[in-house]
Amino acid sequence: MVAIDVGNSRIKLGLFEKNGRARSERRLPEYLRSMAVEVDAAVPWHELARWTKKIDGEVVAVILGGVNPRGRDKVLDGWPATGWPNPQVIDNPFVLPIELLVDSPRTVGVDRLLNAVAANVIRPPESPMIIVDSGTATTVDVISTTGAFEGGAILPGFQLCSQALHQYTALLPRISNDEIVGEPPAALGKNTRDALRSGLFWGQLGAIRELIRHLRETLPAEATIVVTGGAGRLIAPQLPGALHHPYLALQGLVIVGND
Ligand SMILES: Nc1ncnc2c1ncn2[C@@H]1O[C@H](COP(=O)(O)OP(=O)(O)O)[C@@H](O)[C@H]1O
Ligand SMILES: CC(C)(COP(=O)(O)O)[C@@H](O)C(=O)NCCC(=O)O
Ligand SMILES: [K+]
Repeated sequence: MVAIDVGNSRIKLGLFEKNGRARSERRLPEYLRSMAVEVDAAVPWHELARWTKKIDGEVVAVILGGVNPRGRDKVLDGWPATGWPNPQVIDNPFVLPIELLVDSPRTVGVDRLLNAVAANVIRPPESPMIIVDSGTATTVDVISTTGAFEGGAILPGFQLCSQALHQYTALLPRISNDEIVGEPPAALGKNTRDALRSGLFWGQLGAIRELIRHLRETLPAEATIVVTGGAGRLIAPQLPGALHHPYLALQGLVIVGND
């Protein structure tokens, strides 16, 4: 089974074993292959076609979700190039195996809901969860002690902040993603680039920590934190005890596809 999640920055693709893992085992589906490509780049149809050979068999189902309709249509338009069955598009929140305790379920990003579907599989019994998804936007969402999606917070992600600072000022350079990887930057920047690195990193992390603190106050029991998204590997080490699953929404898609 192939799962595809089309975000606002990147298309994430994963190859999974169909019915690889029962949900009752409290383990997430494991991917055999995964990749992420920029949403404006060409879809790597050739590499995808090679996946079929790698598993020495047939791709039986493809499920596609996402919060970027234009990006999704680009994938659907080129679809015949895969030779795979037509994808099942997940865009209706009411088909998802999760209770939605929000004002308007149809307007919630399906990526946030798919994250929650996957997180529920590993949620300790009676424990709430907080999901941090650091993508184009960063979302910090709550799953209740009964497994319901409760909503959360949305803020700009790293790249968006960096781009906005550059675009809406005369003098600030653009800091690329590659300049924020590695060791956390010193808080005290001695030049413009280092000051931006500091503000981007500690500002993003500080916002996330503050949201977690406030959200925890609303919860009846200690929450498990799970981190996902493109910048998850930068955030997760800074949140003690947090789990890190880079492709949670893909795993959510596979859980839905296996249902
Ligand atoms: N090395 C990095 N440093 C900082 N941010 C990064 C890095 N790599 C990726 N990102 C962030 O991850 C985002 C892409 O993550 P992704 O989860 O694929 O987003 P989306 O689902 O919105 O397409 C980028 O917009 C950027 O904010
Ligand atoms: C908040 C998001 C932009 C995050 O998308 P991403 O950063 O993963 O591309 C997306 O979930 C979205 O468009 N949501 C719609 C509004 C809502 O969730 O309430
Ligand atoms: K996100």
